[in-house]
Amino acid sequence: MKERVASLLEKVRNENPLIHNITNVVVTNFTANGLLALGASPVMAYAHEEVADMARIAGALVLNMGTLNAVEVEAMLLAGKAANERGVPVIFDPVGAGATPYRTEIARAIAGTVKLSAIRGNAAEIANVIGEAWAIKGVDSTGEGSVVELAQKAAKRLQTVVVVTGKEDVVADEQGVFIIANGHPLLTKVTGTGCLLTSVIGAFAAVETDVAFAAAAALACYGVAAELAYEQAGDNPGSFQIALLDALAIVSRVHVEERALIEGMNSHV
Ligand SMILES: Nc1ncnc2c1ncn2[C@@H]1O[C@H](COP(=O)(O)OP(=O)(O)O)[C@@H](O)[C@H]1O
Ligand SMILES: Cc1ncsc1CCOP(=O)(O)O
Ligand SMILES: [Mg+2]
Repeated sequence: MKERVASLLEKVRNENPLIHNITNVVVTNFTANGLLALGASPVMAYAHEEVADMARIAGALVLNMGTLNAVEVEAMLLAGKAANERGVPVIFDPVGAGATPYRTEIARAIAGTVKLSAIRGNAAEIANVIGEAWAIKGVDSTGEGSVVELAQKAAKRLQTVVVVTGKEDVVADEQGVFIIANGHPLLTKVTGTGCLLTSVIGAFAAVETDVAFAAAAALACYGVAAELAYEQAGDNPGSFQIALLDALAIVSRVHVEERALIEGMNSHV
């Protein structure tokens, strides 16, 4: 499994997929730099006049509702429709779903309208999209519960690959589950690390049709990069943010094969 993960990382770098992001104002620059460091090609495009054209030529479309407004939501729906028509994978990050009724309503509307290849959020966001109670404070998950059960339930309900992140990350679809235990707690002290991760999943999904495996591989590579970044930066959030970009550029087959903590269950063995 680790060899397959490492090969997919190399495939991302070799193919340099174009990733169309409609994302939030907090993380835009960090997301573009993270994708570039990894070896993908980011573009941010929001105008209603061009989003469909951009989505059609992308390797993946990433929809992130972190600082949503009505104009941007319409852009996401237009881009999502075009991506669906062309078979371009769409990855959705329902940032802050559950924090306000508007966010919850829009997250459910996007998940119900656009055919998603995957949805990625923290436990509270995913729970709130499917109408389960789970505490959220702004964009951060504060509740507790079984993340594997939540991911499986959401995969069934939403009929897509579900990625729930936290201390351990879970990927679920109707075929089974992956659990990935890489990463570092400092990721929670830098804003945008979840959003960048969603775009990194987009980069992996652009070059691999098995979206559950693509997501699991992205999580493992990202988590290993975070571990390398911590070794470089120590407990300094500012330095860690920069070190994470550097680590995304250098994380290699050898790092992945030595460090990836990825486990597959059911048919994902
Ligand atoms: N306690 C933790 N220990 C290690 N890694 C973590 C921890 N919490 C979150 N992460 C990692 O941080 C990244 C962002 O996840 P998360 O914080 O759940 O998303 P978001 O920022 O959208 O709330 C993921 O790579 C996840 O694995
Ligand atoms: C702080 C904040 N507020 C709206 S979007 C955003 C960024 C959230 O980023 P992440 O979910 O990756 O922590
Ligand atoms: Mg988030």
